[in-house]
Amino acid sequence: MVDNTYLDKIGASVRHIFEVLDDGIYITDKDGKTLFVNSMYERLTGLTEGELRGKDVRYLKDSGIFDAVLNPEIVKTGKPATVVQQLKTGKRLVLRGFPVFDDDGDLVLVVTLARDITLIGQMRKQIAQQKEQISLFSRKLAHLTSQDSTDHNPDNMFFDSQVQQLVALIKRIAETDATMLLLGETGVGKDWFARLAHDSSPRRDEMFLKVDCGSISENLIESELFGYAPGAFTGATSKGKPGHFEMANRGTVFLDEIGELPLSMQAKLLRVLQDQEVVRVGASVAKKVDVRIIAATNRNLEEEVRKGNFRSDLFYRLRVAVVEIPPLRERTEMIPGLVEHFLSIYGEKYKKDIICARDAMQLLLKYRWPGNIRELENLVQSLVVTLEHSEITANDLPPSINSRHPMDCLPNVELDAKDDGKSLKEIMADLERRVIQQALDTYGSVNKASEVLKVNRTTIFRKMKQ
Ligand SMILES: Nc1ncnc2c1ncn2[C@@H]1O[C@H](COP(=O)(O)OP(=O)(O)OP(=O)(O)O)[C@@H](O)[C@H]1O
Repeated sequence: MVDNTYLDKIGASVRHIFEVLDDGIYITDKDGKTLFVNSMYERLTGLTEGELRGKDVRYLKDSGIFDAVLNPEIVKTGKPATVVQQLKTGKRLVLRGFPVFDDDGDLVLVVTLARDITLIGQMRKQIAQQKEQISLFSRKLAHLTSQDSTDHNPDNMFFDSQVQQLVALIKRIAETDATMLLLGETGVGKDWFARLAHDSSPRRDEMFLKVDCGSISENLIESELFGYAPGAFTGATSKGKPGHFEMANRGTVFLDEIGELPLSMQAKLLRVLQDQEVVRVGASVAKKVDVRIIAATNRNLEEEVRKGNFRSDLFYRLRVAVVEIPPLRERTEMIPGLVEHFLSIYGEKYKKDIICARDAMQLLLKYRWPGNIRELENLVQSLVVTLEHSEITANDLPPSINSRHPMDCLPNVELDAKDDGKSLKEIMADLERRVIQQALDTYGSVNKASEVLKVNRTTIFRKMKQ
């Protein structure tokens, strides 16, 4: 089978040993001439001994049959060497070559063991993909468990006719896949409405991912939203990381406080909206994503566009379906119902039966509620927890709400002074009337109001008639 004197010396029994080995064997002389390959090598490569015998490995490399050979290096160094060889068939072999010396110490043969690592490579790839999946799922799980389940339970919500109208509007928009923009002050319920929109949409079984654009630091926001490619920066994991848009693929991304998004990120977000594509930090290729975007802000975005803080093209892209949620002070009719609602929820939770007295309710109706429903809810909860008696009275309310002096409840002068065409005198007269009215409402009599405001009763009548 082999016509070489060295191999003749090896003898037939050794050649049989080569045939039972799991590795492919490839033997060349010191000049690179192929002397022998075993059957396993033939099976691994699809090349036969007949085709290879007598051929120089350098020639086989030059003619493209091999992409790497070990022989010349081993002959040069006299040391074992290893290389990965990619065959034309797509197979990958790891080659480990060893020099063989004669009794005089001269290198006479190079024996190379070949092992198929295609499968290992494929398995590694599968393991990496599965790891990625597991990490995605664990992040989804962490996200889901971090959501306060009681927060958005419809049973915890109070529905009056206005809330119901908003719910109906949100549900109508939710059925379409349109981008939604929720406008309203802090605590009016934007978060809840965003969740409702997702739960009422065809994407309801997929992920709903809330991103608070205002609370992520500027240097992290890009990689959080868009992910990063392997080795994109020092400290980046070798596998890279998907961003929120990839994680929520097929679901909804809720961008809360979108007005806080830095300008550079606004451009990338525009690409998501326009082309449904994200480019990870450090990557050159874009990835397709299928996400519905709901954005919310308590800022006046038009104003921000005018000031150059918000891209106008993004603004127009976002305002496909705009829902404005009014502040609590503009829907005071819902305050008594909300107070009852929260008294019942927290009364049950803390095993207390508490009601709200008329004087306290009057004050709650007049208060401006800068923190809106959240502020009202927190107040009721804290009263239920702390009160020793079973009725909330004016005295139980914090000074910001229960101001004893009407001047403490001055209406918002800045806002009122915008009334076009009014002189300062007229604005001041309005203000005076409102302060007096405040005193009359709070104390319930002209006598008491005149005492507190240190004016006589006739002044009060005169000012109110003006
Ligand atoms: N109709 C309602 N009935 C009962 N609770 C409500 C209602 N609307 C809102 N809330 C409650 O008010 C609180 C604030 O709501 P939410 O977080 O949705 O407001 P937000 O507008 O998103 O505020 P921010 O802008 O600060 O994020 C929550 O605890 C929510 O459950």
